[in-house]
Amino acid sequence: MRDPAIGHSDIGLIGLGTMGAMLALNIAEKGFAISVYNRTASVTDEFVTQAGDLAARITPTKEFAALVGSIARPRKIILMVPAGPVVDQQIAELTPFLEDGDIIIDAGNANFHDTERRAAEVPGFIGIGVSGGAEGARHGPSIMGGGSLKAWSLVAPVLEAIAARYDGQPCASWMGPGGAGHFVKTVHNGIEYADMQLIAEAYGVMRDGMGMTSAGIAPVFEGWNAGRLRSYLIEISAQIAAAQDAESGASMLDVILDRAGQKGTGRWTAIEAQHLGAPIPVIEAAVAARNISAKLEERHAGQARFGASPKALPEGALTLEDLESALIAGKIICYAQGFDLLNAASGAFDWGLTMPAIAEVWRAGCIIRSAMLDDMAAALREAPARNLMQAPVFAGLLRTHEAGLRKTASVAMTHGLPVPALTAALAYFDMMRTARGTANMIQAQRDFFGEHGFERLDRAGSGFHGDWG
Ligand SMILES: NC(=O)C1=CN([C@@H]2O[C@H](COP(=O)(O)OP(=O)(O)OC[C@H]3O[C@@H](n4cnc5c(N)ncnc54)[C@H](OP(=O)(O)O)[C@@H]3O)[C@@H](O)[C@H]2O)C=CC1
Ligand SMILES: O=C(CO)[C@H](O)[C@H](O)COP(=O)(O)O
Repeated sequence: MRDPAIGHSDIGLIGLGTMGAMLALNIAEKGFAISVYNRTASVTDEFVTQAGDLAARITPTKEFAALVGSIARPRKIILMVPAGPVVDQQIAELTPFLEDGDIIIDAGNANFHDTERRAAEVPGFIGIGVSGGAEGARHGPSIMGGGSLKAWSLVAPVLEAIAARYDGQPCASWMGPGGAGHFVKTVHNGIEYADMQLIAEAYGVMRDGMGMTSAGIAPVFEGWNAGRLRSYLIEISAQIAAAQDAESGASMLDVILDRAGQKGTGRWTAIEAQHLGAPIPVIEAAVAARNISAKLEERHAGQARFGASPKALPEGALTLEDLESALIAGKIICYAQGFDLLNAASGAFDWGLTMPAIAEVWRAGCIIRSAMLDDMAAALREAPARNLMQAPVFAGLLRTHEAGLRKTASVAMTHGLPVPALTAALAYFDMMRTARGTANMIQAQRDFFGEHGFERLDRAGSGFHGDWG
């Protein structure tokens, strides 16, 4: 261990929780000297004790003065604490010890509006999104940089060294100024919510519709993971389905309460999409599904009043191939919506987001990493602003798998199996291929009750009115 009074460390880190501890070990393992600080000092001691050989590159500190003093100038200090007021509080306590040119990096899941504000208020502040959970943080996360490019380039050598790699390329890139990095991470999480909900719906169809046990479902996910759906989330779903509760011996899934938690990033994605007028119904359905899952008492009351929906599917009504197709189509549609939102935000906030770079940074390390992301990166390189459903490779896949999505959605709905994300995907797909929609009725109604005016099919211009009598 080094003398904390001498500024030798390459970087500092505040917050040795699940993510911070793993990031710190990852940084030390890549050969960087790192100073660490945690609010609860005993956690710092325990962390260093458990760091093994890596402790030689770790300087534990118990005060901000010591932390700052132990880092080489210009100091780079990562914050890995809960999003919100804690970040502001840490910045306020830290800044008196800092000098011009020092950099604070908020690596938590901040709301990008907070990041924009902090970047404007605090010199040298940047916000970055980090994904991959504890395992990713330890062995290679995906990092979505944001804020001042100059500040990013000073911390990039460390972040690129610790990031996951895809084809030798680090999954760590600067996305854009201000809150761009945190916005991209937020949309990543929105897509994560949707991916997870789609998988949960497929699980529900297998469990309640097809009467399959968790042990029977595990190899199905495993099989899907060898095909088009290859992804981290399908891979862990197979492992989850196979897992047993050590206490009861029952399937792990069968002992977990069906009430989903959330920290807010999915909700922020939906809120920003509404502000930007970007349609992301699959992600919105996933957020709503978590909210509905939280209404445990009401759901029990609903079952008591209306009776449980029938759920069991007649033999042969749906195949596992149909379900796999539904997930493939649903996933493509969901990502098309996510990138549409990113394009809308990039334009609205003048960030100049590079769509293929976002897909590339998501190819490894992050929670939504999947085989499809490389094809998405290629499609976005060809046409960054094109809806992904229009890219030849995905248009082809949608043609192949549309029938499975339609069949799954309709059979599930008929038998009372809730599949809100799958049906949202199908409705979006159908609306997005309808040249003549039904909004003429909306326009007529708006004009009828509020004289809002409409456009006509047979002539140019706007502000036409109907003779509604
Ligand atoms: N867990 C995950 O999979 C991921 C999390 N993130 C984000 O990373 C950030 C950290 O998450 P995670 O590591 O899971 O969180 P943890 O709860 O595991 O750790 C939180 C850390 O913040 C410190 N902390 C909490 N409150 C305060 C406070 N009021 N003042 C000072 N320090 C405080 C804790 O210190 P103490 O020991 O004293 O409590 C601890 O070091 C969050 O923004 C989260 O959203 C991002 C990607 C993935
Ligand atoms: O950022 C993450 C993964 O990418 C975190 O695990 C985050 O906590 C997940 O969101 P939520 O807790 O709302 O499910």
